[in-house]
Amino acid sequence: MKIKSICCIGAGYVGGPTMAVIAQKCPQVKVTVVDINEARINAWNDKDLSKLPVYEPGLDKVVEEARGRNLFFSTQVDQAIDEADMVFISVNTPTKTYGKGKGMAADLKYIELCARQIARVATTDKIVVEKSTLPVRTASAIKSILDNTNGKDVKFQILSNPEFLAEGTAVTDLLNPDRVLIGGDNDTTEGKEAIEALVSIYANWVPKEQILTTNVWSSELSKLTANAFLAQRVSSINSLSELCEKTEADVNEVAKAIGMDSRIGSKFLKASVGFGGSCFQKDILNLVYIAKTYGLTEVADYWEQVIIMNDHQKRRFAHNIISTLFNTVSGKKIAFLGWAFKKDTNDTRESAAIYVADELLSEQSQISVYDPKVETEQMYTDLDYLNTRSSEENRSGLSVTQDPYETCKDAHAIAILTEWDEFKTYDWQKIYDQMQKPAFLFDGRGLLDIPKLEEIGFVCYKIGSSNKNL
Ligand SMILES: NC(=O)C1=CN([C@@H]2O[C@H](COP(=O)(O)OP(=O)(O)OC[C@H]3O[C@@H](n4cnc5c(N)ncnc54)[C@H](O)[C@@H]3O)[C@@H](O)[C@H]2O)C=CC1
Ligand SMILES: O=C(O)[C@H]1O[C@H](OP(=O)(O)OP(=O)(O)OC[C@H]2O[C@@H](n3ccc(=O)[nH]c3=O)[C@H](O)[C@@H]2O)[C@H](O)[C@@H](O)[C@@H]1O
Repeated sequence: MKIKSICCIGAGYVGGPTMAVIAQKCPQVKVTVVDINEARINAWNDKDLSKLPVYEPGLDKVVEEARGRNLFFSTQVDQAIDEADMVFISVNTPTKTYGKGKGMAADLKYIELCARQIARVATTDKIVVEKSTLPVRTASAIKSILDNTNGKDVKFQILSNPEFLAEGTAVTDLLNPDRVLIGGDNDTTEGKEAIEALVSIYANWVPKEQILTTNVWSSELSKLTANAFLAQRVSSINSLSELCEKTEADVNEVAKAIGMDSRIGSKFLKASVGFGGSCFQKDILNLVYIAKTYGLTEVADYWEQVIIMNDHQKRRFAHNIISTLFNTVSGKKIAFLGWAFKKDTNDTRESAAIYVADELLSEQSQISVYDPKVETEQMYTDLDYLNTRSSEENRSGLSVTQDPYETCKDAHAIAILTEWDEFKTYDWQKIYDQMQKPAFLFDGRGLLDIPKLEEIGFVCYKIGSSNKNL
C-alpha cells in the first residue's frame, strides 16, 4: 500500500518536527499536522520562522522547504483525518492528576478522544500510528474503539512507532536516528502491509538496517524502557556525584573512566542538578504504575528509585546553596543562569530550575533569572503550577532580565541551572566585580572552568567535586 497522505494529530514538540522531516524527505506525500490549539497552529504557519512554537536548531530550514509544498498545519482535524491514508497520534500523554493512578499513570484521555474522532470521521481504510508514548497494550484499547464505533465498515490497522528524538537535537535525531521502531501485527497480510507502508516512508532517508520491526507490545514497552534506562544512568551518576563530593573523587573523572568501558559507554554520564524534561519522570512513573498493576512490587520499587534519586539531587543542590551562604538566603539575591530543562530548547517542563527556585523562594531569597530562550511568563507559570505560594509571591520573589550581567549584578551567588554554551563566553571578571563578596558560584552543570573562576576570586561549588574551599 503506497501512502499518499498523512495526518498527524498533535502539533507539539514531537508532531511538529517529526512531520516536518517526513514531509521534507517524502515530497510525494501530503503531510497535514492538525491541533485543537489554534494559537499553536498559527505559530506553525507564521511567515516569520523564528516564531515557530517549538525552538529546535535547524527546524526553520526544514519547515521553510516543505511548508506549503506538501506540509500543512491546520485546525481542520476532521478533514485531515478523512483525507489521510495514515493517521499519526502524537498528542500529549501527561501523568494523571486525578482518580485511579493519580501521580503515576499516563492520562490517556487525549488519546481516547483522538481514537473516537478517527472512528467517527473515517470513511476509508486507515493505518493508525501511535507516535505518542503509551502504556504497553494501549493499542488494543485503540483498536477496539476504532472497530466498535466506526460503523462504516472501515478497516483499521494499528502500528506503534514511538519517537526517540531528544529536544534540542530533534532535527539531527530525526534525520539520523539510531533506529526507527515499528510495532505491528506481523501475523496477517493486512498487518504486514501496514508495517511495510510505514517502513517505506522512513526508508526514504533511513537505511533499512536501522528500521526495526517488532510486535506492538514490545514496541510500546521499548519506548518506556528506553527512557527508564536513560534516566537511570543520570540518576546513577548523580548518586555518585554526592559520594565524590565527600571522598574528594571527581565525578567527571569517574564518568570518563567507566565510560571507556564499551559495555557502559560514555554518553548520559554527565552529573547535573537533576534531569528534567516532559518525559523521563512521566514515563518512569508510568512504568512503575504498570508494574504495580501487575503486582510486581520489586520491579516497581526498582524503577521508582530513579525518581527518588533525582528529587534528592535537585533538593540537595538548593540546600547546599543555603548552607554555603551561612545557612540563610533570606533577602539575598541569587542569580540563575538558565531555566530551560537543557540547552538549545525553550522547553521548561520539569526543569530542575523550577524546583531549585521553589526551595530558595521558600527561604525568602530574591531570585533573578536569565535564560536565552525561555519567556518570562513561562517561568511564572512553571512556579505557579507548583502551588507552593501565591502567584504574587512568585512574582515578587523572582525577577527576569534579558541581560545576564544585569542578572548577576549585586548577587550574593550565581547558580548555573542549564548548560547553555553562551555562559562559557561571559566576562566573568566583570561579573565578579559587580557581585556581593564573597562571590559564590554553584555550577549545577559542570559547565564552567572552575580553576579560572577561583583565580578571579569566586568561591565555587561544582557538582561531584571535592569543593575543598567551601
Ligand atoms: N517532547 C519530547 O521530546 C518527546 C515526547 N514524546 C511523546 O510524544 C507525545 C507528545 O509529546 P509532545 O509533543 O511533547 O506534547 P505537546 O504537549 O508538546 O503536544 C501535544 C499536542 O497535542 C494537542 N492535542 C491534544 N489532544 C488533541 C486532540 N484531541 N486533537 C488535536 N490535538 C490535540 C495539544 O494541543 C498539543 O499541542 C507524548 O506522548 C510524549 O511522551 C516522545 C518523544 C519525545
Ligand atoms: O521521550 C522523550 O521525551 C525523550 O526524552 C529524552 O529526551 P529529552 O528529555 O528531550 O532530553 P535529554 O537529552 O534526554 O535530557 C533529559 C534530561 O536529562 C539531563 N541529562 C541528560 C544527560 C546527562 O548525561 N545528564 C543529564 O543531566 C538533561 O539535562 C535533561 O534535563 C530522551 O533522550 C529521548 O530519547 C526521548 O525521546
